Amino acid sequence: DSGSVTASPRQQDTEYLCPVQIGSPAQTLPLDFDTGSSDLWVFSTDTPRSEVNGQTVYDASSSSSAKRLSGATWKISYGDGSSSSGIVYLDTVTVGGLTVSRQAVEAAKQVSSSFSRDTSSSGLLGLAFSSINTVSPNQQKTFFDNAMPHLDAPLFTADLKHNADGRYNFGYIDKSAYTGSISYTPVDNSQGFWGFTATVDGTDVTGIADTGTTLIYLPDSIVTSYYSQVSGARYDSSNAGYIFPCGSSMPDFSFNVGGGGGGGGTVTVPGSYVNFAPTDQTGQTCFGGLQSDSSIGISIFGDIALKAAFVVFDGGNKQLGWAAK
Ligand SMILES: CSC[C@H](NC(=O)[C@H](Cc1ccccc1)NC(=O)N1CCOCC1)C(=O)N[C@@H](CC1CCCCC1)[C@@H](O)C(=O)OC(C)C
Repeated sequence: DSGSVTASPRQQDTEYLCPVQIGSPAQTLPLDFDTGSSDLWVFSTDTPRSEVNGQTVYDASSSSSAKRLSGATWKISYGDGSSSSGIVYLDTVTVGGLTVSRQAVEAAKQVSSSFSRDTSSSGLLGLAFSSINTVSPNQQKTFFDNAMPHLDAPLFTADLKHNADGRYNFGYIDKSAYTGSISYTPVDNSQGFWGFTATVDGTDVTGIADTGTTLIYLPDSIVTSYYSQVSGARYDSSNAGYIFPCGSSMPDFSFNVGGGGGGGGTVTVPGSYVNFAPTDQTGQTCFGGLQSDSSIGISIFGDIALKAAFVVFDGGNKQLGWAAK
């Protein structure tokens, strides 16, 4: 089996949403595919009306294939402090034509304010490792883990784009989606994430590939040295990040993956991607797409990096492949 689904950017590439079919008859919800977490959760008819702000909701009672997973609950919090919790159903889930018949669909009974405010997203589809799924007392598997045994190849690929629709494919590598060769590097999933090591200016950086994180968060030394090349760039505590004049021409940002004997491959993030967005309506000052990881505790190669590459999340061989495009 295989699947292929469009990933549409929202709010200047802040997040990417994909249509997911749940239940019978199908209810289509736009979900944020997140390789930084492992719960598939949705706004639902169980979510308080006061917390629903136009989002499409999942109604288990109108799905003939939905079955309550009795006694099961979930509760998750994310790196940005947002959180949600609720109950669990098993139902049929289809992504880009790829169907999993008994997928744990986690219905929200509570969502934090940032989810209520994000009117375009109906929830998340976690694509990290199932070891960090939050369902209790019996942990549940991710959509990818459930699908993997049926896939033509035990992998999925992320092809996110800047201000344009991209794509997630499951079970195959689309050779027309990238240029040159794919450089592979081993994945450390000990924390449940797609952990890997890249080299930036000769310095090894261990981080995670996270489609659910908007920006790139790396060690201070790398970030400081990058912005030292941009006149007027400075760390601004009120914005909690590096800002610079919006007219600045930003240097490209490159990192090497799989740098073993074969020299590996280089991913180059165009400087224009590092000019993430204006900090206010005047458009004078802009916020950087590369920020320090010092307040996070983990380095994250988020969407700013991922949209500069074609990325293979290889669950069978526990490796990450990166190619230019
Ligand atoms: C430093 S980690 C921060 C990361 N969140 C983010 O990157 C959020 C994503 C978002 C998009 C749209 C609306 C609301 C939130 N964006 C964000 O904090 N931004 C502030 C800086 O400007 C860019 C936007 C995060 O928490 N990622 C989550 C998934 C994310 C999906 C969207 C809803 C909120 C949760 C997950 O990948 C995660 O926790 O990863 C861990 C491993 C850090």
